[in-house]
Amino acid sequence: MSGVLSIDNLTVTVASTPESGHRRVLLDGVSLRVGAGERVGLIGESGSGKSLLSLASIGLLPEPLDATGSVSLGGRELLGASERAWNAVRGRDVALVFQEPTSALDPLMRLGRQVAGPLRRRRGLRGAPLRAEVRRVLREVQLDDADRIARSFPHEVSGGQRQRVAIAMALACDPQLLIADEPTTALDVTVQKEILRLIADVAQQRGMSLLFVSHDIGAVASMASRVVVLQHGRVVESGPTQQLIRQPAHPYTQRLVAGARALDERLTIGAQHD
Ligand SMILES: Nc1ncnc2c1ncn2[C@@H]1O[C@H](COP(=O)(O)OP(=O)(O)OP(=O)(O)O)[C@@H](O)[C@H]1O
Repeated sequence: MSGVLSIDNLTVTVASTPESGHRRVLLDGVSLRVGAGERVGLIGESGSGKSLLSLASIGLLPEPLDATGSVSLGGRELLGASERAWNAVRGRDVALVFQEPTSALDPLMRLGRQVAGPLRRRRGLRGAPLRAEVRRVLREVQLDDADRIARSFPHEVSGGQRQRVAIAMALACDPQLLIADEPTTALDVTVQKEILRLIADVAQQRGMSLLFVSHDIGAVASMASRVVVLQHGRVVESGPTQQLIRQPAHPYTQRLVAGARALDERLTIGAQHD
């Protein structure tokens, strides 16, 4: 089965220095599959290569990096494909939500126009049907005050509302797969929970596949039915979420789980003393 996203033996390297000829390995033979409607979590500490894997999955690896192996979406091989080939699949086969919503938004453009952009370009909507669809996608991400949000500039709404708009833009062309790369790191804890809930609900309602990328094993456990663990650019373990949390096999996963349990215990004890 090829899956919605199939990554096989992906290796990404970068020249250590222009003169030496030596190359640093950033991703080392990584394989990962996301099936139709499946929710997969990708976990690893900072620098383990999570963002590179997200970027490779949407054709946005920066220039100086060299990639070998295979990245295929809906059965089409895309590693090393032209910008034109990637443009044909971005938004529809795969869409990405980043950590920092401001990076996805133009600070000088009203939010409604930004959401309208992909709907106009990709779905050819114009006039009243376009405006109605902008309102519908803003409501789908639970922005009830859709008309006010559409008229606002990014700095006129809250961080959580900005991330909801970025999610609305990612959803606008009805992607098969949403990659959410640390989508809540920049937000307050209560808003984080709401955004996670929103992403999970939307994925469920649409039957959309999800690759949820995080350094937080608790967040991954709440979002994904299967988890892939990355360390130093390598997959060290993968399996069903519950099994991986109950019986982590690799020492790195054991440390992650033990760390999350210790934190949970401290919080529980803290709460008892309140
Ligand atoms: N353009 C680049 N040129 C050289 N090295 C890079 C480049 N982008 C990333 N790296 C290196 O690749 C490794 C993996 O980076 P990546 O951003 O994927 O990690 P990450 O797991 O997403 O970390 P974080 O959670 O902090 O975002 C790091 O050592 C990083 O320094």
